[in-house]
Amino acid sequence: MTESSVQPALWPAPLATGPVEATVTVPGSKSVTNRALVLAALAAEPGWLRRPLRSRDTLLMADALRAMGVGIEETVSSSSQASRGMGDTGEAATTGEAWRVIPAGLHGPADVRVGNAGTVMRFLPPVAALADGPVSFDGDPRSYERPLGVVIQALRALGARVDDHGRGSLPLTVHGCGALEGGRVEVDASASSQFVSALLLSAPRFNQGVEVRHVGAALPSLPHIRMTVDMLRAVGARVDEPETGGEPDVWRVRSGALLGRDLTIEPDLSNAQPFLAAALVTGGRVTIPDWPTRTTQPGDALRSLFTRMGGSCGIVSTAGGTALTFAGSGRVHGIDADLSEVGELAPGIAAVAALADSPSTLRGVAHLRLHETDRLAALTKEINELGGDVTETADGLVVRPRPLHGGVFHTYDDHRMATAGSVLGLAVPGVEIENVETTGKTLPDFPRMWTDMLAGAKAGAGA
Ligand SMILES: O=C(O)C1=C[C@@H](OP(=O)(O)O)[C@@H](O)[C@H](O)C1
Ligand SMILES: C=C(OP(=O)(O)O)C(=O)O
Repeated sequence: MTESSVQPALWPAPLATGPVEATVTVPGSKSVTNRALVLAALAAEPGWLRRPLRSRDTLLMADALRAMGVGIEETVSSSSQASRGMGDTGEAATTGEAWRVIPAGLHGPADVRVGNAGTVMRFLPPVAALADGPVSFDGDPRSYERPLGVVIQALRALGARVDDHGRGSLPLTVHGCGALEGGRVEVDASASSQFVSALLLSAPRFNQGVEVRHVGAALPSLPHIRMTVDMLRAVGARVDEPETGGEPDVWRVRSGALLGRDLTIEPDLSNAQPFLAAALVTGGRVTIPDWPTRTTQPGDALRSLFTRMGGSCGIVSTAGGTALTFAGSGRVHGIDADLSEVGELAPGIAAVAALADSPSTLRGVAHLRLHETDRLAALTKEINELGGDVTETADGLVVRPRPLHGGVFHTYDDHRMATAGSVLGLAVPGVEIENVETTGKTLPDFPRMWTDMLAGAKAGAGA
């Protein structure tokens, strides 16, 4: 958590002038898009991703796979089949957008840029081990600090040669030799569920598949491991796992060919969070189209978490499918919650908690110290600098609401800090978000979506 020495532009977070009433179409899930890209790249036949998320993290994933020889064609609509280069940035996914993925032999030498994307830095080294030459990985300064040693050690145990200059982190080179033996491996994935997901996703292409045994403290973000298992099964992989009768903390993936799929990516439910929070803190009503009725995304837990904090919601049928409508009551309550399964929701919950009528205790999220920034330290510092009273605990935060005042909300290159600060800005005059563009990691269009949502706010009533 370091403040930038260069002073990026400040974005005046808009104040809500009344209860927000809006329908917000949220782009595709980062976690689903990046898993779908990896699985499509490893498949035995071409596949389609429809409505993929087009953001920094997913473009980095696509560019990395292309660097290793995978064909990824971006089409504006499936009927026109017009192709665009993957290097374009700054545009949100449109409903007609689709990516065609054409698997090929994976090649090195190749250079992979991971940015600060956990999914890219963890999911791709096992893919690179299948390439026929060296694949070098580098990224943002923060990526050097994010834990990766467990994946490196596991790959070595499974037969790969990885040169990490003895650091156990980025930058590194995976010396692919066209195949990986695979087999049994023990990992301590208490710092990130992505270690387990990374080893499972490529495992159908390992000669012996994989058996991953987690040893260590509790695993965070279990829904993301379920997502990995679900998506592997959907492309034909055979997976044994704890939740369907397997041994606790053990996952087995057999070796075998993967199918190419035509997959429509669900909206990113974690990115729906600030918009739902807007309904909660302004006593308004927000509808998110295409909310899935069955999903492994952790963001689905917002329905119960934000209901406990004072709102109410329902999934409704619409002409186009299903939608979630979430309504605030005009009151926001504190919450005592174990967020270990849904850590990526913690910044947004902390922001709402700072505006509540009673204290909150957020637990089970010590691993957030190793995310895009040290999120526990960053939230504490930034909310307190606006007059709040947040303290860090060993595994989370205690938030005691106090009247807040305006000021600069620093984001530390963390998209979820920027959206959390924007939620505070709805109710607190004069909040300025430093580097709101950092939302481009997973939600490039956030400032426009936010102002459009507020344009529908009913003027008059107090926020
Ligand atoms: O696999 C994934 O797509 C993710 C897993 C989680 O990581 P951690 O287990 O490191 O929290 C989550 O926080 C991250 O945003 C996305
Ligand atoms: C932790 C996150 O991302 P990453 O995939 O980089 O770990 C996040 O999006 O909240």
